[in-house]
Amino acid sequence: MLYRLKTDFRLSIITLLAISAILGISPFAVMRFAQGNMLAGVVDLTIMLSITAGMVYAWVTGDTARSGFFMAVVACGGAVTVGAVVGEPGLFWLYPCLVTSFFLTEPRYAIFINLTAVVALMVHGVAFSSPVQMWSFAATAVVVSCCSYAFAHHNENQRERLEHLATIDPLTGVKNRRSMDEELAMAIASAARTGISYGLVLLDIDHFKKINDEHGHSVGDDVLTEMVVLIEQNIRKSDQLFRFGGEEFVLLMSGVDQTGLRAVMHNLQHIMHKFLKHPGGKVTASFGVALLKVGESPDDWLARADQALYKAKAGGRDQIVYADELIAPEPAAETA
Ligand SMILES: Nc1nc2c(ncn2[C@@H]2O[C@H](COP(=O)(O)OP(=O)(O)OP(=O)(O)O)[C@@H](O)[C@H]2O)c(=O)[nH]1
Repeated sequence: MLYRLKTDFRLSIITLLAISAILGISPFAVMRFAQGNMLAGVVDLTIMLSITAGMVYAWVTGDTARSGFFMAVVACGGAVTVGAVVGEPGLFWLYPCLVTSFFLTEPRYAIFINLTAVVALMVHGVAFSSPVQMWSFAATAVVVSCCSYAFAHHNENQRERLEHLATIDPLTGVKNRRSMDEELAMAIASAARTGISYGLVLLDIDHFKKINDEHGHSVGDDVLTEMVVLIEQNIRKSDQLFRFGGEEFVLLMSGVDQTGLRAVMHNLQHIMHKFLKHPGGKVTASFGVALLKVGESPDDWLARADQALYKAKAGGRDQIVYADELIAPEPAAETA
């Protein structure tokens, strides 16, 4: 639960808004029922229940886009209704709602919701004691909305930049191991749901240490980036390449069978033989290949590809080994 709050910003805002709304509105709801103002009490109760329902929906379905939009509408709509029912004190409720709209839903929706709420209150007019107060309210509501938009926009940009830094390998530009873990889990879920087959290739450059030692680290870096460009030019858009660590990469392919996988691997090896070079000569790589098995975990899948890669290295390098070929044949039945 804490992990979801930490990693999902919109879910945390939804939860914060719901808890604040319940804590902030419930004393007023009690007071209004106690004073016999049933309409205002029912409005408060409806807002609290709707916001709680929005939060529960977000937690259960993970669909924070829809519940965020719903909660922005409920919060601003609720504030307008309170303003219309109880008058001037209701105006104050709209300010926090104008701010949170930008964190709950997309900016274009938030602008529309905020503008509608402000105009609705002005048209209704009951909440204002004078035209000056009404226009002061309109001006301050616009200032608050503009500042909130700027802050939310800046915050979103920063979040996207951080997410990019956390998931991309800075040298080669491909996704890193952290992203790979998520994509493998998603591939397994998709295979179980749709029956699409997935192939995984563990690729390790041969004698890379020697390239670094003899020609320098920057030449080694160039080999890594050139290899990534070469591979990406020769795989499908739906295939994904990850840097597993050092000179080891993982290629995840969707919609491939044994025959297709062999054709792709043969082509990749051929392309690398032809085009991947360093100042001392050819650069080769070893490949361990495994098709996803039904019910397999990411770790088991990777482990099979790793065993195949180990065999490719042990067999002299510059080889492709398929995990299925590592399964020992059934011993022949003994004859009496
Ligand atoms: N230039 C460069 N070198 C790296 C990078 N990351 C890891 N390395 C180097 O990659 C080398 C990997 O060496 P080893 O694990 O011995 O593998 P190898 O020399 O390729 O040997 P085999 O895999 O057995 O063929 C190490 O020297 C690392 O320092 C990187 O980002 N850039």
